[in-house]
Amino acid sequence: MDGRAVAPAAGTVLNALATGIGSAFAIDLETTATVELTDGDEIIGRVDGHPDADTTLIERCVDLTLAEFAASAGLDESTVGARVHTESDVPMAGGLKSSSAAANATVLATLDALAVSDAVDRIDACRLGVRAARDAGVTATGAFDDASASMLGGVTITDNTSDELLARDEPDWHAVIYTPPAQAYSADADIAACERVASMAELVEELALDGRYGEAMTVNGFAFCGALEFPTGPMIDALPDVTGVSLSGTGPSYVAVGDRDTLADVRERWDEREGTTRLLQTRTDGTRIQTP
Ligand SMILES: Nc1ncnc2c1ncn2[C@@H]1O[C@H](COP(=O)(O)OP(=O)(O)OP(=O)(O)O)[C@@H](O)[C@H]1O
Ligand SMILES: O=C(O)C1=C[C@@H](O)[C@@H](O)[C@H](O)C1
Repeated sequence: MDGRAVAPAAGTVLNALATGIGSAFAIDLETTATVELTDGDEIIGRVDGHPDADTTLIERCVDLTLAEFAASAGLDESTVGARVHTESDVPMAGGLKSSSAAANATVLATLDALAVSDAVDRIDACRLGVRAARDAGVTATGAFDDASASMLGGVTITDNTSDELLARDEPDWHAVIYTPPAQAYSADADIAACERVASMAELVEELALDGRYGEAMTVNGFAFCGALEFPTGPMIDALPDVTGVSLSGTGPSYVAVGDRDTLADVRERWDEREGTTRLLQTRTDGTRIQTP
């Protein structure tokens, strides 16, 4: 039995590392996970194109999903193993929530392989991926903000201390992304420095809950560039034309939102910097099963 699912990446409105409250929105860059159930109890992961990548996260996602749902599929969990692999357009540790997309796609692909995906709420599937991310040590808060945006689409605002969804919305935006040639693993982020900008994060939370996502993002960007010691130059390149611009996640990528023509101009400015730029649609749908 095989299962396959596709999950979008996400950009940041509010980084949760300061207060535990976070907000993110889905973007049109995808990770696909394929899960093949096998006899025996071994779970073996592979990341296409990255033979040395850490596969703990996706293996743990399969493991937790089998533990929770194998019985309802009429299987004995102790005799089911799996091969899982991901293919992704999302740069790893780039600030674009590669880990959340990989976790969501893997949990849903496993549910698909078990033929029980219709019986499981998407938000509960998302919480399973967040548990796996905590177990795998790839996140500081669990990153339910990023994971819920990727699972449900649109913008989500969450409390990552209780994995509670506070709000969800579907603003009409495009996004432009700038990814410098570097990686920044969330697990290595300076949490103490982020906690020092908590009063700014509280302001960002208020703006976001008021639907003022663009201003929220921009305040977030200045606060977390400061805390995590990323340059603000890419934000200045985008202001004042865009609706909002921020460092995404724990960096190194930056994301700006607004109308497509304005973002195309910002992309030209960002193209002068070293790294990769992408002009993308935002996504109001989230993670989905991919039927062959
Ligand atoms: N395509 C993938 N397949 C399997 N595992 C992945 C994949 N992408 C990311 N991961 C896992 O997630 C880890 C990177 O997580 P990290 O949170 O640092 O990056 P990110 O999610 O891109 O960053 P941010 O949270 O700042 O957006 C990798 O070490 C790997 O374990
Ligand atoms: O590891 C984490 O808990 C997080 C990492 C970043 O993506 C943040 O943007 C997110 O809010 C939380």
